[in-house]
Amino acid sequence: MSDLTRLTAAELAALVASGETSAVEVTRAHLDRIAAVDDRVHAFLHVDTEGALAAARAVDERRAAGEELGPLAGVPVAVKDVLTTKGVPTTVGSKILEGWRPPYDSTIVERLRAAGTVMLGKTNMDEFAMGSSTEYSAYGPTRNPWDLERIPGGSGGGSAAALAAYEAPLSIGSDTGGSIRQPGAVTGTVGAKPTYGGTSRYGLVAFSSSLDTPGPCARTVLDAALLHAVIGGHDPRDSTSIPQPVPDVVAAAKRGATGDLTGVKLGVVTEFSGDGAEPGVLAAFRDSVEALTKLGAEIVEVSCPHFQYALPAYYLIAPSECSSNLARFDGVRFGLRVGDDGNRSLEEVMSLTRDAGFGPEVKRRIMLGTYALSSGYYDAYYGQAQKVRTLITRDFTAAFEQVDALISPTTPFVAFPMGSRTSDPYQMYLADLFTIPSNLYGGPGISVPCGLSEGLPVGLQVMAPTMADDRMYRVAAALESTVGTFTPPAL
Ligand SMILES: NC(=O)C[C@H](N)C(=O)O
Repeated sequence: MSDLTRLTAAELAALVASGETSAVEVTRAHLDRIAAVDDRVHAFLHVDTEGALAAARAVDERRAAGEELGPLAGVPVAVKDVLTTKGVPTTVGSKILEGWRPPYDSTIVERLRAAGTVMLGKTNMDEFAMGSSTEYSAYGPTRNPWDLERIPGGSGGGSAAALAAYEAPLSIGSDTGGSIRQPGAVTGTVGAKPTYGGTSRYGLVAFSSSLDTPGPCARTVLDAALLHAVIGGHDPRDSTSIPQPVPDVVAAAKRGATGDLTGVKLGVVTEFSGDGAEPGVLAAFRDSVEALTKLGAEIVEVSCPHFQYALPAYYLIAPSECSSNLARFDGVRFGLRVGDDGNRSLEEVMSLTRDAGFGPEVKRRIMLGTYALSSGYYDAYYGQAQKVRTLITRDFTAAFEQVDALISPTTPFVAFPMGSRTSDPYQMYLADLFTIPSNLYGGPGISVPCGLSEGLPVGLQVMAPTMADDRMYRVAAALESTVGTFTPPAL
C-alpha cells in the first residue's frame, strides 16, 4: 500500500468504502506521521489517539455490517482548537482555558462525527484567533513545513501546517479576517471561508461574532468542497445561521476541475493588484490570471474604492466585539482562576486571572475595543467603522453586477521568518490586507495555491457573492487543474 498520508480525502474515502483499506489503517498512518513530525511542526495542541481509533473502528464496523457510508467516512480530520469538543481539551490557544474539557460538541464537530470522519485532535492557533502567524499561541508557535524557520500563517496555522506536513488530509479552521485563507496561502494548501452564516458558530469560542466563520481546509479544492458540504448548512442553535441549503459546492468543484471557464467573468480588484504586495506574489498572481484566461474566463479590472479602508475598519469592529465577548472569561465560570485565597475580592480575582490568562495580543485587542466602544468615542470609531463596512458591502454589490467573482492575491507576502513581525502589530495586521473585505461583507472567499515566489507558496483568492460559494469552488478548481498542487520539500 502506498503511503496513505499522501492521498487526498476523496481517495482515502474511496479506499475505505471499497474495503481496500480500513479506517483504522488510515487513522494509524496519520497518527504515526504526527508522531514522526509534529515535534518539529507543532501543528497539534492535543492528539486524541484513543478517540480517533475508536471512531475509525466504528466506521469499519458499520462498513462490515453493510451500512451505507457518507462521502468522507473514515477520513481523518484535524480541528482548530477554537471549536468545542466534548470531553476533549479546548484551549483556543490561551492559558485562560487551559485544562477545560467542554461538556458539549460544537455543531461542526457534531456533523464531522455524524459523517464518520475521524477527529485526530486539536490544532494550534493564535490565542483567541488573534494573529497571523500562530506565534501568539500560549503553547508555542507552529512552524511552516515549507521552511521550519518561517511562520505557517494564522490564526489557524496549526490547521494549515497539519495539511502541508501530511499529518491530516483535512482540517477545520475559522476565519474572522483571514485566518483560514492566509494560512492556506502561505503553506500551499486550500482554505475556504464560507458565506457568513453558511457554517454554524454554535460551539465556536467567540472572537468577533459578526465576522467569525468556521470553514474547511484541505490540500485540494475538491477535498475542501467535500468537507464544506459535510459541515455546512442551517443550524437553529446559531441565531445568524442562514436557513437555506449550502449551494452544491462539490458539483462546482468537479465542474471546475474540467478546466473550462467559458462564460465566467472574473474581476481583478484594481486596488489589490498593484502596490502593497511583494513583486514575487504579484508575478505569480499575474501568471494565474493568464492561466485563467486560457481556460476561457473573461477577465476585467474592477475598482473597489473602499477596500483600502477595510483593515482599519476591521481593527475597530473586531476588537470591539472581542472586548465584549471575552468579558465572559472572568475566572469564575471557565478555566483558570488566579489569587482566590479567600482574602481577595471578586474583582481582584478577576483582574489577576485575566492578567495571567490573556497574552499580549489579546490584551491589546481588548484595550482597543474598550476604547472604541467607550462613551465619547463610540460614534467616532465604532460607528464610523460600521459605516465603512456598509460602503465595502456596496463595493461588492456593485462589483458583482459586473462580474461573477473577484480575484486577488490572498496575501501581500509569502511566509515570513518567525519573530520578524511580532514586535510590530501593524506589520502583522497587514497579512490580512486582501482577505478582510469579504469578512466585512459576509461573502465567501477561497485561497488556492497558484505558484511559488522565492521557493515559497503563493495563494490566489477568489471572492464570490453571499451564498454563491459554489462559484468560488469552480474557479479555484479550474485554476488547480492547470497549476497543480504544491508539495513542500521533504520533512
Ligand atoms: N482571526 C482572523 O481571521 C485573523 C486576523 N489575522 C486577526 O488577527 O484578527
